Amino acid sequence: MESFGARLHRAVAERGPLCVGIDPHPGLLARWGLSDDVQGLDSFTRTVVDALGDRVAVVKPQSAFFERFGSRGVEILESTIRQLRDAGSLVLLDVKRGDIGSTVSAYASAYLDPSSPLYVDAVTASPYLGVGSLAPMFESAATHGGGVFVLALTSNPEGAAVQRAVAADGRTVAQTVIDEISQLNRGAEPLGSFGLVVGATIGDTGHDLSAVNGPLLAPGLGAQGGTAADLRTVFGSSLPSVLPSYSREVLGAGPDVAALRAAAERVLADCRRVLTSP
Ligand SMILES: O=c1ccn([C@@H]2O[C@H](COP(=O)(O)O)[C@@H](O)[C@H]2O)c(=O)[nH]1
Repeated sequence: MESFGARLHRAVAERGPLCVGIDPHPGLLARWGLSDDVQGLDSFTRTVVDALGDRVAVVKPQSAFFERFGSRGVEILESTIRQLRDAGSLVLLDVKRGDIGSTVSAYASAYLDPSSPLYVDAVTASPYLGVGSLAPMFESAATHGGGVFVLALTSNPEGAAVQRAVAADGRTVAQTVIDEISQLNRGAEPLGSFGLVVGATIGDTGHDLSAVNGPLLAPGLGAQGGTAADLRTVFGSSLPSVLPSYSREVLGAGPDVAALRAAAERVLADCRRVLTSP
């Protein structure tokens, strides 16, 4: 089984370093002329898949916007995952799960076991019950070629009070998360399967990402105010591992398929300029 890190490395080489989120906000549905119900959700997601599924390396459905419609929304999420996979993009489900280990096992079955209807290439996870509690997800990902992106330094301003608190050994909480994920990726080639989420909005925080050897998902670009130029400040010498992530900035160009593609191409070009220049 090829690892997620290897699959992501290839997808980025072929399609470029970009993740586009599917976040069907009620306001976006309205701007696209769609109803705020499951029909509107279905039409929105089909258009995004049609526009971007065959050209963007990673697509990141935001589970909350599907769950808010209950079981019929989750059904559309399942179908969206299948459509994205058929179109050839990697699917990262932004679901930010975390719990005690025995419950994390069930989340691992739900998202990282190929027999599940919600099986995806990778998920986001919250480490705030302890990174070790996520072990069942890490094990399942390793077994089935999946990936896990663990929250480290999130893009929202409220995150800093928790994530930058200093632990007993003098490291910040975020640095302990970064260090534990780095251990999981040691020796992996061409790239580890365990990623971190580090917001593009956080500035230079002095955290050491140099040993991560895994993907660094960077949300917060566009609608939250982060710019491609900010990536240099936040990531420094770790820029080659960054996977920039945009949702509303790209989705706002819809529903026209050509306009969605043009928006994705524009942000990819912006990011490439920063990620590839010395
Ligand atoms: O630190 C984080 C972690 C996750 N997110 C998620 O990314 C998208 C951002 O959407 P935009 O429209 O590009 O602002 C959204 O799904 C968040 O839940 C994040 O923003 N920051």
